[in-house]
Amino acid sequence: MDIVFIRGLRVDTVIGIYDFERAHHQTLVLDLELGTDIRPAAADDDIKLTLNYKAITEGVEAFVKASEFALVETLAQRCAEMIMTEFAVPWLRLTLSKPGAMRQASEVGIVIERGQR
Ligand SMILES: Nc1nc2c(c(=O)[nH]1)N=C([C@H](O)[C@@H](O)CO)CN2
Repeated sequence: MDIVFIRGLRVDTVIGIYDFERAHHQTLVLDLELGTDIRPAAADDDIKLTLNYKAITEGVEAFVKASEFALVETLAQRCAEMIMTEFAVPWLRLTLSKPGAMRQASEVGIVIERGQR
C-alpha cells in the first residue's frame, strides 16, 4: 500500500472537557497517513486517480474548525469517519495533538488507525 500524507495541519477550534476550554479556541495539530495505490495516477499523470491532498486538507480543516467536541478521541474518530466516507480512503492513521494542553509536555493527544490496509 502507498501513502499520501499530510503533516502538521494546524487548526484552531473549540476542544476540551473543562468550562474554561469552551470559551476560546485552542490549536490542534493533525498528521494524516492515507492508504492508497498511487500507480493508476502515476501511469496517467492524472490527479483524479489519486487522493488529492489539497482537497483532503481543506475538508479536514473545515470539519475540525466547525467541531466543538470535548474529547480528542471523539474528534479523531469523527474525523476519520468523515475522511474515509467523503474521500473513499480504505485505511488511515490519524495523529491528533493538543500542544497547549499540558505545561509539562510539549504535546499530548492520540493516534488512531482505521480501515483495512
Ligand atoms: N484521553 C484524554 N484525556 C484528556 C482529554 C482528552 O480529550 N482525552 N482532555 C483533557 C482536557 O481537555 C485537557 O486537554 C486540558 O487539561 C484532559 N485529559
